Amino acid sequence: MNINLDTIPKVNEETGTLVSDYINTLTKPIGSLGRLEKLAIELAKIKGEQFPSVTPPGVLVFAADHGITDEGVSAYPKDVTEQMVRNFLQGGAAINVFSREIGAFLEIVDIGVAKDIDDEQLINKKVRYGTANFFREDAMTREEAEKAIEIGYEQGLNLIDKGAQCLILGEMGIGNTSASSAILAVLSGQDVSDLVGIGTGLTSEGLARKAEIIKESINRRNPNRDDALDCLAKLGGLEIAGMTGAMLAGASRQVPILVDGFICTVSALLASKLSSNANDYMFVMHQSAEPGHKAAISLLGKEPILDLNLRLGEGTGAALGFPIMKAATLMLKEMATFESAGVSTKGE
Ligand SMILES: O=C(O)c1ccc[n+]([C@@H]2O[C@H](COP(=O)([O-])O)[C@@H](O)[C@H]2O)c1
Ligand SMILES: Cc1cc2nc[nH]c2cc1C
Repeated sequence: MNINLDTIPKVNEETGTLVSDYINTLTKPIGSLGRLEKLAIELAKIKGEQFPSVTPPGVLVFAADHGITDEGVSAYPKDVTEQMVRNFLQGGAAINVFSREIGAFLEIVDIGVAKDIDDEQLINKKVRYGTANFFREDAMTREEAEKAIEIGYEQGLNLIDKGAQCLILGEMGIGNTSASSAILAVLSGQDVSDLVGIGTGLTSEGLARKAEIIKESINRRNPNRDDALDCLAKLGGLEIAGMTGAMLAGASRQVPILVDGFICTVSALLASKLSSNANDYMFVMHQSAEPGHKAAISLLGKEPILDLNLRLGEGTGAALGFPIMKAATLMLKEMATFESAGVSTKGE
């Protein structure tokens, strides 16, 4: 792969200690801003700055199709991937609304949609017209998986060069909860039945069938759990790989990575497998309703920030959590200290 993973630095522990001490001088009882204080310390460690900033945020949505939809594993038809990309470009999807609200740059990347979409706002980086059906054959070649990661990396760097101070990753791909559940089952060693969920809204019969298809596919593909690229190539998908690459770009530039739901967290697991240092740059912004998300988050070693019962994707949960990250940075930058405000630190 054409990415030098050795350039991803460790986070700055010294800045963390400095900021932790500084937070205790701010005009509030020690520890009273709870998790917000921990987030501020983590952001400072990532950026190596006492007063880190996360504005403006950049949102990158990767879209791609999945051949596994031929097995009837989604409640919606495959065509919805392309139709939703058009909706993103017209500004009408949930991620458009939330991106506008938080003042984010929003970019949409076609990394493998099954149809051509001619629109100058769309970043056309199609690796192939959707993955192959991994029940019958490998989703893609190892070279294609590598290429998709490299594209994600390049798009992540581009958005950072345009000024994004944090990266919100999102995806659109009918069928991608099947690919994600399969990858997670392999990486975690857990039973597929404990991880699969309804995705876009399968019936209980549909869900049982999805679990069987995924189990059998894993047996047939037999991916190597110690080889992230092998898992990606055999099970898919292109947008999962794209998000992994963008996360590696964020970490290489000391930019915080705001992880969205189930699919995005699986990308984060793959990025962490490729670079253990990258893990420290990630925040899981919400707990998705997809049941496997809990296992994915715990394997990543994180705690989700919001729990709103979302199961949309697109980066929506991460965008909704962004104001909390911003508040953590403003707490550092704008709160008075006991000394500057003339407030007593001890009662009588
Ligand atoms: O982000 C999540 O946790 C999430 C959970 C369930 C579904 N989704 C979205 O729904 C699509 C995948 O669902 P499915 O049922 O087609 O596999 C894909 O476009 C995702 O963005 C997303
Ligand atoms: C309509 C629709 C919008 C989505 N956004 C992300 N995944 C989605 C799946 C569907 C079906």
